[in-house]
Amino acid sequence: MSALLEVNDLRVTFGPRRKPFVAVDGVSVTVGANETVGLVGESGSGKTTVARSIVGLVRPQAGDIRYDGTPLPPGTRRPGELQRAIQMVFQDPRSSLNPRMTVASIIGEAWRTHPAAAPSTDRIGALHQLLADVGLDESVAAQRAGQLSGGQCQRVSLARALAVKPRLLVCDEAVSALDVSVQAQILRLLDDLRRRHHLSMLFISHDLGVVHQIADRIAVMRRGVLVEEGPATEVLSAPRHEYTQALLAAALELNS
Ligand SMILES: Nc1ncnc2c1ncn2[C@@H]1O[C@H](COP(=O)(O)OP(=O)(O)OP(=O)(O)O)[C@@H](O)[C@H]1O
Repeated sequence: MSALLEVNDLRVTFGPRRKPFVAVDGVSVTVGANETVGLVGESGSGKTTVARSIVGLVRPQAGDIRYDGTPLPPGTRRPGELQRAIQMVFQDPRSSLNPRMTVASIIGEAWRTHPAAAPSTDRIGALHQLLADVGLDESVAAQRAGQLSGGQCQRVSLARALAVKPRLLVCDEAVSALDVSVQAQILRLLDDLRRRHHLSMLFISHDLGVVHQIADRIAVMRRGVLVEEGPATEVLSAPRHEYTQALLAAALELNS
C-alpha cells in the first residue's frame, strides 16, 4: 500500500543561484494513513522548509511530493481539493489567527475558501460540533480570537483546519508556544482528533520529548539532511546516529 504522503529526495535552496544556501538536501519521508510521523531536529535544520514545501508555500529545486500517489504541483497552484486535503497548523496560534475576527467568522472563512467542505444545512450546528470536537464551549463562537488564551487559540486553529475535512495535518511546532500543561492537553487532543477523524499527521518539533508523546515513527533532521528514521520506540530506545543520541540526552536532562 502506498503512503498517504511521500516526500522523495527533496532539495530546497535559498539565495543566489550561483551560491545557494541548501536548506533541505535530499530529504525523503513518508506518512501512512492514520499515522503520526514526528520530524525532529534543532532550530535551522530545515523542518519548516520541508513543511512549507508540502503545503506549497515553498518551491523545491528538486524532488517530488506525492499525495495519495499523485505528484503535487510545486507552489500554490494546486487544485482546491489538494489544498484542502493537507492543512497546516502553525507554531504561534495568536499570530496565525486574525485577533479581530470572531471564531464563527474564522470557521466561516475556511468554509468559503473550500465550499466543498462546507455544510449544506445547519451551519450553526456544524460550527458547534467543530468546537465540541476541539474541546471548546459553544459560547467561544462569538468571541474574537484576540480575547482567547494561547491554548484556546490553538484549539480554534485546529477547528479551522478540521472544518475543511483534511486527511493530513502538518503541525509545525504546534505546541511550542504553549505552557507545558497546555502542551500536554493539545497533544492529547491532536492524538484524539487523529483517531476520530482518521487523520495522518506530520508533527514537527525541535523537542524530542514532545515528539515522543505523539509519534508512531520519528525522522531526525540535521543541517538539511535526514540522519535517522524509524519506529518511535526504536529511535528513542536505541538511537543509531550520534546527533539523535545527543537530542535524546538533552531531552532526558530537561525532564530529570
Ligand atoms: N525564505 C528563506 N530565505 C532564506 N533562508 C531561509 C528561508 N527560509 C528558511 N531559510 C533558512 O533555511 C534554514 C532552515 O530553516 P527552517 O526554518 O526550515 O528550519 P527549522 O528546522 O524549521 O528551524 P526553526 O524551528 O528555527 O524554524 C535556516 O538556516 C533558515 O535561515
